[in-house]
Amino acid sequence: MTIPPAEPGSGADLSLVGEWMASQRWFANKGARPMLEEIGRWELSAPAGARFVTHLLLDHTPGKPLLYQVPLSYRRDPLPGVEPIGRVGDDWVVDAPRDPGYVAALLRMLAAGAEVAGADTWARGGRNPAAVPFDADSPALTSRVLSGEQSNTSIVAEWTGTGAVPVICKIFRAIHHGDNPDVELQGALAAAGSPVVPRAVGHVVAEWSDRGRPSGRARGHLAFAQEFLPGAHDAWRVAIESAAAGEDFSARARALGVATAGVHATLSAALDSRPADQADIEDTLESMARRLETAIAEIPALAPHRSALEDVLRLARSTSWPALQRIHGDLHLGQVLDVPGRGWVMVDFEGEPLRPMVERNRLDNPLRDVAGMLRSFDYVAGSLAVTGGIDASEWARAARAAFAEGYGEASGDDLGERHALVDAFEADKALYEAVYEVRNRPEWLPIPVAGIERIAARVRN
Ligand SMILES: Nc1ncnc2c1ncn2[C@@H]1O[C@H](COP(=O)(O)OP(=O)(O)O)[C@@H](O)[C@H]1O
Ligand SMILES: O=P(O)(O)O[C@H]1O[C@H](CO)[C@@H](O[C@H]2O[C@H](CO)[C@@H](O)[C@H](O)[C@H]2O)[C@H](O)[C@H]1O
Repeated sequence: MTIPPAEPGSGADLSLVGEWMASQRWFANKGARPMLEEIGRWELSAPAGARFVTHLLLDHTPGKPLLYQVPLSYRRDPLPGVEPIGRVGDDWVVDAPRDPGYVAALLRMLAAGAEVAGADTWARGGRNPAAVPFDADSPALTSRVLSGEQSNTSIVAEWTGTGAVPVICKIFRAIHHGDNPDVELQGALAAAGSPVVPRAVGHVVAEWSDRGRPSGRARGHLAFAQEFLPGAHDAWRVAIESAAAGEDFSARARALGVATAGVHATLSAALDSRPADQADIEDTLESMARRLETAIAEIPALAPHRSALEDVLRLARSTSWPALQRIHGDLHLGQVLDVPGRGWVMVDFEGEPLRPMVERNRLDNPLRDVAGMLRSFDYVAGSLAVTGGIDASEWARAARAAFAEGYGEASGDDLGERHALVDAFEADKALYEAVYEVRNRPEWLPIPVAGIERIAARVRN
């Protein structure tokens, strides 16, 4: 099924959209006013009085150009209960994921594997043949956007009263050339029957013009849909409540270590894996050294730790390195769900959103994920200290030890023997977090900074 090309004259009002984008959580260049150029657009079929136009908007802010996917719904009448972005001519402009009509049109495209030709671009839906069935035309379909701090926009589609399995569709906001690891890795894990990820439903892929590429074209994923797990609790909240209540979290942390090792084993068997050679080791250490410099440039308070952190990297060089493979890439408690009757389930295999896509698609060191989760237990204690004056440091110590033990036993990889390498990945993650916090939640900056200080102090002694 092919949907006809977009009509001319459906370009975005860039000053209206720019002002709105600047206030969105997914807008990466915080504090800047976007300098937008529309480089592509297409339109999904819409009912009378509505138009659903997806704009690909390149933000030219110097030094940090980034391409965004901005689906907008243009409505002749206001949408009840939805705050509009503004008006263009006679139309109300709405963030399309909040418009149930757009959600139905998107799911229809995905289910049919339909291709939409647009201005200098095309987009195509893809459906996983083994996916849960859904009916995008059903009058029982309702949709909502998930709230919360997110790098992308996730829409939950439910078929009220029908017993149909609900679907969650993530609209990637910053888009890049190349396969999105969220689609590729969760797809591979789901296909291998892993109980640790939700079933994959489908995706949207698109091609657009890109002056920076030799072919002048780029192609990448724009959306990913999977089964929505109702009643799932965010592991971050579960851990915060446990720590605040002073409960013993060891068994749960251990199970998370076992689940992480299981994901690594499945990814290594289903996708590529190879031993790390000297060039890989030097590459990783160089990228860590670059991150150290970037973090110090943005957060000068870290400068006194430069030489200790360089020592951490030196010690990591002489440790034995595990085989490289595909990994989660940004594993923390906020990416884990506690699902009733099923246990820990992992989502968001997109890698660190601040890292270039080519790096996120490379084979990587599984200890990056281990370090991410260790940092996250530390964050639980850190956030309780920052927000509630609660000392949960002993909770974090025990959770970290139990997680490492579970991971070590299930993977057969003794983390104790690789502690210098784990330290290097933890320091690297904490530096990433420091940059992330200074840009997004400056009041939380002391949490990763304290982690960095602790690792630096360990090598000084
Ligand atoms: N399959 C799912 N079932 C239930 N909730 C989910 C599912 N996938 C994601 N979520 C919820 O949506 C949140 C955001 O999803 P995530 O993939 O982490 O998006 P982002 O890339 O924007 O951070 C998660 O923290 C989780 O609470
Ligand atoms: O939006 P994403 O889920 O892709 O991840 C980004 O945001 C996270 C914050 O929500 C950030 O994680 C940091 O804070 C968490 C608590 O909110 C903590 O559990 C993590 O350990 C800590 O790294 C993540 O780094 C960032 O990529």
